Amino acid sequence: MDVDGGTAYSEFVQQTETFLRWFQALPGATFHPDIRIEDLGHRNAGRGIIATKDIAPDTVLFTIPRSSILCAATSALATHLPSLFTPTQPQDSDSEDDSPSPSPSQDSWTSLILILLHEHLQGPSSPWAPYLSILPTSFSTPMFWTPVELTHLQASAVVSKIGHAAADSMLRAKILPVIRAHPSLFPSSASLTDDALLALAHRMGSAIMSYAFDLEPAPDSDDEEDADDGWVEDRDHLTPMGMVPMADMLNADAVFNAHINHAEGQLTATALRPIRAGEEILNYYGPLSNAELLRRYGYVTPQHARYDVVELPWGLIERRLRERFHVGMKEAQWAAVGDAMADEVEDSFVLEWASEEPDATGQQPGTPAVFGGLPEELDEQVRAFLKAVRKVNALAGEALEDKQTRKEIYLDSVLRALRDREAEYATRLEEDEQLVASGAVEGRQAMAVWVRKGEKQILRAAQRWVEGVLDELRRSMAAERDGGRGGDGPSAKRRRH
Ligand SMILES: C[S@@+](CC[C@H](N)C(=O)[O-])C[C@H]1O[C@@H](n2cnc3c(N)ncnc32)[C@H](O)[C@@H]1O
Repeated sequence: MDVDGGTAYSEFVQQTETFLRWFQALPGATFHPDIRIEDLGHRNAGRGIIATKDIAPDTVLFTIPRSSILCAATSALATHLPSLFTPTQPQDSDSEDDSPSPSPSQDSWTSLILILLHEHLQGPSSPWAPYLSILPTSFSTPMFWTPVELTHLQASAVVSKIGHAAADSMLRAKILPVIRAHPSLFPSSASLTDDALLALAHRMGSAIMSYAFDLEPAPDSDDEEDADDGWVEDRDHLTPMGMVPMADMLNADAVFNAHINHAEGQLTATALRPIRAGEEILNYYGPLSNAELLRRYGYVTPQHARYDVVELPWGLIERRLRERFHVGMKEAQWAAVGDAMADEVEDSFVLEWASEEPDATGQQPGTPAVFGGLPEELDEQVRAFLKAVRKVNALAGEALEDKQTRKEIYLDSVLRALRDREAEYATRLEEDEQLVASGAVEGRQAMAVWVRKGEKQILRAAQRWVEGVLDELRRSMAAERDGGRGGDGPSAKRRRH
């Protein structure tokens, strides 16, 4: 996030002070005297909260009364337009392209965008004005990157998940018609063009993406069992969301020292372990890959690399599998294989490190993340593919009767697909590692290098893993063949000893 790129430092400090005074004046709010909001712009981290003295575990760092959370339950917009805030079922994504109606139904996501727009356009008369003034006006999420900046992400699947066009059409369909139909609730909106309003709605949407919380029900509510933790995670658009002043001043990492607890009348931030003077107070956004952290929040950290993932498309594997049967398989038979599998095909498979979650004090296990194996679903899909091949082609089927042969074909094809996938990236892993180590890149390019480096590291580890299993398998197949020859020379097994 670029915190107010053009705002003078003194204005930045003044906004922080005004916000803190506003927060401390809220009935029921507390802010521990041994913490401070600080400008962390020097390391592109915006504002953050720092301990000014040593802090003991379980210390309450600050308390946010639920009445100060900006959400459908507190904003005046919901009383002006109650019909828009009646919970609706989520709509499938296709319906977002429907032509706009003057009163489109809202979900928790779009209703919070409308609430933020309503409050933002009230200017100083919004009860949340001092809080809104410290929200960012620009973001580092890839949604706002230039085409050249996006090329640095190379073959990362995150590029296809940015969704600018889908967000555009959703905002045009659900947000603009409401504003145009109720200009008095969105002061000065009448003087804004559709494009200007759209840009503002994007800004609010991005603020929600990186600042809003899923609001857990109060502990005594019936829904308590379903309560999820903290930050916006799922996007089913049913869980109520809200902007939680001060809780969202905390930066986050996969090694962290604070937690937000959702109690009945208030939310509290508490220390999970001793925090030393000068240390930053950090929250946790969950076991997110750096690609996902970048997509939602616009930053990456080395600690999140253990949660990196890479997608291996089925198309690459299938192509390599087909090569193993080029003799005797006609196009029509491949089509029959495709038909036989039609209902069960996954488009891609996620490869990840076998990595534990942080412990209850926010620390990572000492063990390094290792590659634990291929996903079971991939194994099943290849099995279904080979079964279909056996069904449509008797000749190929004969070769597939042997279980070890089937496994060899599976592993060999996956290995080649992994190499193909790695080759889709424009630079080699070693170059990226060198770029990171040398510090030769910065800003968005550096974040992109972290993302693609992490993905390639999994691809490499997966290749090493498959090579190991494949070597062992081939040795055992050779030993069996040699053994089967009835003792002409030493068996492969014996040769190894
Ligand atoms: C909830 S806000 C945290 C407060 C924010 N730094 C601010 O100035 O308002 C989340 C945003 O803070 C930034 N952020 C959070 N954790 C970070 C970290 N560990 N390193 C860099 N930036 C971080 C990202 O821009 C993210 O989108």
